[in-house]
Amino acid sequence: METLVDAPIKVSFSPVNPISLSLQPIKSGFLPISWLQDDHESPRWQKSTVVFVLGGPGSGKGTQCANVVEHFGYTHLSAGDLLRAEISSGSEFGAMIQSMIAEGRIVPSEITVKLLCEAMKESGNDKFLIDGFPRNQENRIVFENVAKIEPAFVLFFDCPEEELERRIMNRNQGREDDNIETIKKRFKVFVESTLPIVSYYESKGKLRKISAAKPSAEVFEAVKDLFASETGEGEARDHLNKKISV
Ligand SMILES: Nc1ncnc2c1ncn2[C@@H]1O[C@H](COP(=O)(O)OP(=O)(O)OP(=O)(O)O)[C@@H](O)[C@H]1O
Ligand SMILES: Nc1ccn([C@@H]2O[C@H](COP(=O)(O)O)[C@@H](O)[C@H]2O)c(=O)n1
Repeated sequence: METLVDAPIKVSFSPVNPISLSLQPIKSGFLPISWLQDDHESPRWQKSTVVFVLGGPGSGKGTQCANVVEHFGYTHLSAGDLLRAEISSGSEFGAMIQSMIAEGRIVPSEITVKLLCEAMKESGNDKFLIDGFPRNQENRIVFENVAKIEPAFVLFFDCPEEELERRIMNRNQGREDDNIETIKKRFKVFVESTLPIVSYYESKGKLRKISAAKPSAEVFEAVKDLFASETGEGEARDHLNKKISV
């Protein structure tokens, strides 16, 4: 069976009730690559520009992505939001995703990558901010193998843990994982699984680090300068052109 990664990476998780959730195929190994891939050769969405947006929980990824969407016309895809929407949709994977998010654990990559690729395909845009992804090496490898897209660059919001904790505890959006116990677990996963990804992209010369321990407007000044220099465009030019042509 053709699988998602060249070198096997064990997908390990313990669903609450694997039988009723029909999760045996994932538990025992990998889903077949055909579960994720299109029949078509390199469709339009696979020629898109992708920027991965990483940072600790509460570092302001979602806040800054919203600013970039407004000023530069990207489509913002939050992996966490897509997973939460999957729970709400009543999907067969919903209960398993919910229990993993409540524990601050990383959902099997096949699920997250499928949600991301579907959202890219449906959006009609050709430039994406992918927020909170890749969270670990498995996320990265499965995305590379399925989407066959390398990020243009990786934006990393750097912020001390005490500030992250303060922001999350004040967020008040009713998220089940915004409690001190789960926050500690999310920090651990971030250090153990996501920081190695940050180092990986740094070694490839793709990392763009921005200090996020400043007021939001100041952080966006740095983000805006970065996007202007990376894309070679002035603020909003591309976005405005798109609006005019509609
Ligand atoms: N620069 C900032 N200074 C102070 N508060 C901020 C700043 N940026 C964002 N916030 C606030 O911190 C909280 C977390 O921000 P946000 O949701 O954007 O972070 P995130 O990185 O997307 O979080 P998560 O990874 O948990 O989804 C929000 O309440 C937001 O309003
Ligand atoms: N690539 C990802 C992204 C997120 N998750 C799970 O969702 C939780 C919330 O993510 P946010 O980015 O919205 O903070 C996260 O703690 C993970 O449980 C994931 O599994 N894979």
